[in-house]
Amino acid sequence: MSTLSDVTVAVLGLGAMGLPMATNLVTHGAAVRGFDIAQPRLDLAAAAGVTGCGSAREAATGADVVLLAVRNAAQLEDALYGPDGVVATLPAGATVLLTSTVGVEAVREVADRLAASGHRIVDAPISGGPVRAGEGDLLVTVGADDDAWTATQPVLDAMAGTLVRVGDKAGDGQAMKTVNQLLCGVHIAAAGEALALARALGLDPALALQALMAGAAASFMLGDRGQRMLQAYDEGGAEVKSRLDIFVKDMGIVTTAAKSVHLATPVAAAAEQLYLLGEAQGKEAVDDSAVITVLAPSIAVTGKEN
Ligand SMILES: NC(=O)c1ccc[n+]([C@@H]2O[C@H](COP(=O)([O-])OP(=O)(O)OC[C@H]3O[C@@H](n4cnc5c(N)ncnc54)[C@H](O)[C@@H]3O)[C@@H](O)[C@H]2O)c1
Repeated sequence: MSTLSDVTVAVLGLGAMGLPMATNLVTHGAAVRGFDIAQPRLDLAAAAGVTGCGSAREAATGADVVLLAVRNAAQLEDALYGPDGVVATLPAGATVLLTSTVGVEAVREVADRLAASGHRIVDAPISGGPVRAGEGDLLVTVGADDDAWTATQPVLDAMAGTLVRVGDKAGDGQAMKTVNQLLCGVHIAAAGEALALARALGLDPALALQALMAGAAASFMLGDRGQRMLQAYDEGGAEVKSRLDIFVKDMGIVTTAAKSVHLATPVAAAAEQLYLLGEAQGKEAVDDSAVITVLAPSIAVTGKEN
């Protein structure tokens, strides 16, 4: 397998990340077959040139690589081993390319089961958000043995602006992503606090954001989520680019991993509480920029679910 045009990719999960990743692979010349349990996501994928399928197993038929972009470990279990789970019909030698963030232990467990059924796995969590996913400009941190790495390299190259093989086994990519998410989760929470404070002090939040982005306080998350937090003030919420409960999941992965090695992560733990509060307020499916509304409840969020 040398070029992307030789590869058939099944994408399971056409959500905020899966859809732009699938679209980007089509643009790069891959044959892409997609499935999502939500029909509206399948319709969007078909409009983007992805061959829509009626089931996960149908999508995976004849695929060299099965790219999973489901949200969490429960969805991963369902996609691989549920009633329509693909492993039962996947030819031996096919490779599962897991882009979801599920944590080290969950991936190691799946890797053992896939090895027993004769399948390869590439642990390849992603970072960068939906826009960069559509541009093939993600950070992809990979844990994979040589065979699995080689089998998926054309796909990984098309997905990534930066591709880092951090280790040779499944779980290594998730360990790196856990560290990445500690920073992302804290940075979003800090951006929410800062912009809520700016407004409470009587500053124009848009002007404050512009000023902050020009100085030492700037971060990717302040720029990206900051704009969407302003929409919380002005428009009652932003389009969902990353559901709030994704950071409930991810900060849970971070703090659990830290506990397992007896490391205190007080800043991450504080940020985790903010996402948990948002979830408790019924904001689990709105954009994570809504954390600002947890801190400043006077801001109404109507919620725009994908
Ligand atoms: N959104 C982001 O900015 C972002 C960035 C980096 C990484 N991630 C990670 O990428 C993964 C996907 O995130 P997302 O934001 O796209 O989530 P999402 O909830 O938008 O998408 C998940 C999709 O999977 C579908 N699905 C669930 N079970 C399925 C099954 N059995 N078969 C087929 N489809 C199924 C859902 O209907 C949904 O459309 C998560 O693990 C997340 O942590 C997200």
